[in-house]
Amino acid sequence: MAVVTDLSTPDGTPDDLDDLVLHLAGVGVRRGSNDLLKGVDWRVELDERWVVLGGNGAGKTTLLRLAGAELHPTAGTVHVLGERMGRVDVFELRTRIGFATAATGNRVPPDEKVIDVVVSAGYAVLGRWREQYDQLDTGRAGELLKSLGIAHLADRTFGTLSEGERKRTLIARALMTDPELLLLDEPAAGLDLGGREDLVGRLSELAMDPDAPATVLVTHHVEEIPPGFTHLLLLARGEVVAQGLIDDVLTSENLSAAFGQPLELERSGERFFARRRG
Ligand SMILES: Nc1ncnc2c1ncn2[C@@H]1O[C@H](COP(=O)(O)OP(=O)(O)OP(=O)(O)O)[C@@H](O)[C@H]1O
Repeated sequence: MAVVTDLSTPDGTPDDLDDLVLHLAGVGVRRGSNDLLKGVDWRVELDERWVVLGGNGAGKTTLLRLAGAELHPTAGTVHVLGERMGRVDVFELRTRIGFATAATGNRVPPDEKVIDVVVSAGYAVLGRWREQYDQLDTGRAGELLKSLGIAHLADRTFGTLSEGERKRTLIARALMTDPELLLLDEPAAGLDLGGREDLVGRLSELAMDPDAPATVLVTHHVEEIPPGFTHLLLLARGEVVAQGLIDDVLTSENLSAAFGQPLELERSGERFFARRRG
């Protein structure tokens, strides 16, 4: 018989929140008559690297925005880094989260230098303003650019970068503040095959680094799952289709259920590929 551990105290607060980076219980997000998310239960622990996979409109970005303390649920409870949404200063909380999205990229002035896009993350979130950045900060930003393979672009302006170079700059920026939680929204979208493979490799290195933060990566494609990621949450129409260890959850059946068509999943080493059956 399965043993079910109830982690909730009588007021509904999980008592082991210290070990949890994210805890969602019965979460829904409703806009008008649309359920963007419904009945989502999800726990992310410190050393876990999660992939959130689903088709267009499945609710992935909505889920990521909850995790990033950018959105409040309309039902259920969300704890981020041990803090309950609705009872915490979200501006303070967001300083502990690295969030790389296309939306962040759209807010970067095109004439800003790449190194400054990365360095300024620390100042933006801390609310400090200085004309000269510390050499220490510039050094760290340079190291991050190097680890993402774009050190040579440090002095270029953001507006002159290719899509892939922008994505990497934004990941470096998200890591600049040494976050406790890293959120990546479709980091490989818009990249060519070489760019995708290179990014998957770099995200894989990050995932395998024991000092890297807990990470949640949103994607549409199993091909973009970097080796080293441990868990998978499959979403369809705002509901969780399956979640757990990638090895258990990523199956042809679950994938077919999530995308609403018969799909065949193949595994080659640590990578995955999918195509329509028949
Ligand atoms: N403010 C809103 N009002 C009504 N519907 C909304 C609102 N915001 C988002 N939606 C809808 O909620 C659904 C989930 O959106 P979300 O952006 O989370 O999906 P997604 O899985 O990230 O999709 P994609 O992969 O296409 O980016 C979509 O159908 C979207 O049209």
